[in-house]
Amino acid sequence: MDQTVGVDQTDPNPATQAPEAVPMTEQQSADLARAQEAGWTNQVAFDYDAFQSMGGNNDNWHGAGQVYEWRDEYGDVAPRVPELEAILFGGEFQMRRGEHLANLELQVTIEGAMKPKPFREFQEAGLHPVVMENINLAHYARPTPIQCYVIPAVNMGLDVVGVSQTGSGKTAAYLIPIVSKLMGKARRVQGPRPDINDPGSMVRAEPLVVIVVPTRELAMQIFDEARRMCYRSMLRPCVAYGGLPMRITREELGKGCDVLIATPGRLGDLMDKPHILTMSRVKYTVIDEADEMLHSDWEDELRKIMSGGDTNDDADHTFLMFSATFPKDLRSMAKDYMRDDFVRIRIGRAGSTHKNITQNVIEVDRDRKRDAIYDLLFSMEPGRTFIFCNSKITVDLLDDFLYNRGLPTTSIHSDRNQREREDAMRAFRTGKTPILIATGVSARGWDIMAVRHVINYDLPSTMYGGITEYVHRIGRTGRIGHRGLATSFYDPEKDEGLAQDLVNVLVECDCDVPDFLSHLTPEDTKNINFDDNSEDEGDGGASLDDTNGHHDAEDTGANGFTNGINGDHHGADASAAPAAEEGFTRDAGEQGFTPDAAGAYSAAW
Ligand SMILES: Nc1ncnc2c1ncn2[C@@H]1O[C@H](COP(=O)(O)OP(=O)(O)OP(=O)(O)O)[C@@H](O)[C@H]1O
Repeated sequence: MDQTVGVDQTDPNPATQAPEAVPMTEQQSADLARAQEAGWTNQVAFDYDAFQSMGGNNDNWHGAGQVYEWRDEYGDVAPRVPELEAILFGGEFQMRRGEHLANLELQVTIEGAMKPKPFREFQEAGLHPVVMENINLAHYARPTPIQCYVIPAVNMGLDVVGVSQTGSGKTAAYLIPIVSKLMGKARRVQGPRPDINDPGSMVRAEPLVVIVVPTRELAMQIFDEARRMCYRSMLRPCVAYGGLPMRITREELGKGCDVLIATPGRLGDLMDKPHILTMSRVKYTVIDEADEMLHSDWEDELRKIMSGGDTNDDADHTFLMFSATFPKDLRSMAKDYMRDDFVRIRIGRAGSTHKNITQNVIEVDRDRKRDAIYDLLFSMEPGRTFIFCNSKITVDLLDDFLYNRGLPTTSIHSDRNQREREDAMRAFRTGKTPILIATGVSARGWDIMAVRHVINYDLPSTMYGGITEYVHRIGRTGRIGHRGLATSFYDPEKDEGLAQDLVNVLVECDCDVPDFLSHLTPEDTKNINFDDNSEDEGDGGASLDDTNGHHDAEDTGANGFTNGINGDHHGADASAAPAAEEGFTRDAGEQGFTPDAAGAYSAAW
């Protein structure tokens, strides 16, 4: 790829300094001038040869990121480390909540024999004081709705399936209570550490928590949240993902590991090396972006992680699964692995998005897309922009095209080596290259501050995940109370299959339906029939997903969790319902969670 235009000479990274600048054509100079006049930043040139040849320098690998290192002489209160604090809680890493939290969907559906008692403030949750301090450092003033329910559920020792919209704080929902519970007994349960008198010594990793995620970038991001929540504690987080040199993984694990975040492939490899890792002491297994894990040919690895190898099979092993969507396969996996009394917590309709994202759909023929996106990027104020394509080749071609027209782009997909992926992510996160072009899967779950605009250059057809994928993609903007914009190019020749689902989501979020799709607007816009892949739940699990959109009150509100639980050998039995419902209603009222007219529950921030 020719990316030598506009080299940023101040960049210290050898891989992002072009070898030799090729003279620009007149057209290129004019394009570059236009982009800069419009306010786009300087371009950063990526020299992929340099990327290929660079070895592993520990400082540059995200997986070797600094964590708080506990020392035995600390006693009960560990000192603060201002430099590390600045890295973990300041600047580029830390998103702050936005002004528009009230627009997030807050209807809550809880199912299970035992209902967690929700709380409204972190102070009420009985958290370890060090975790409370870390929450304050992270500026989490109040828990998000999913956190209000998941934290008490974990405190009760329940297995949990948590479904809530993109950018609603699911990661902290499980990390906070797990870390807090373990901190109380860290001195007793902490894994082995190297001998400080023998500088080269390494230990076998014996994690207490394993968090499995589908992509490398997501693993790094969750590692960052774990570094924050484990700050000033005895618990040492580590991350292991494909592409990170095994030497570095080995070194980091060898320093001791209590919380391990991993992609399934790398975790499977490590499980085959019992001198490096044992899963025999794991107390919490978390599967994040669980629906994507099921789609992605990882079934064997997942089964091995859940109950294979030397995985701790004891009853004290808690399983948690999270996603913004909750398809049928995932439900059956939950039933296979979770305890009978697992609790299902859903905020809003599974697979829904929210009103903080303005969604536009524009009809664009395939051969006009490149010009259309170029014009679109100039039609608004420059800002961090995520562009999604369906194939790697389209990502490469579009990156090339926009870069050569003077725009500060970078790109990511699964054929890039890890060095390239980490650098692209860092460049986008820091705003150095504010336009990132990606395939959908590679950007799953990314949480990046101030993403103003998501563009679906290609809409995800059914082959590429359909409406579920669409919801995940646009969820890269409008996170945690911020507003965002999503623009999708609709190709009339290819996207017809998605049209009805797309219109339903637009209507649900009060977004404009374009004229060319208006004939698909449902007659009863308050009662849209979402196809949520739930029809085969013969044993009644269908109540996990409402088939009536917002009107899940009819399914779940009247008695809390009606059809679906009876006779389900893993779920609560019918007799558990009244008691649980009663408790939940009372608790909910006490805590300020009030049933609406139909009996479903709403949580206010
Ligand atoms: N209580 C809180 N108050 C303010 N910000 C929070 C709170 N909890 C989490 N956050 C921030 O919200 C952002 C989104 O959180 P997170 O990535 O966990 O969302 P998510 O629900 O997992 O999204 P997705 O489904 O897209 O992966 C993060 O930047 C996180 O630091």
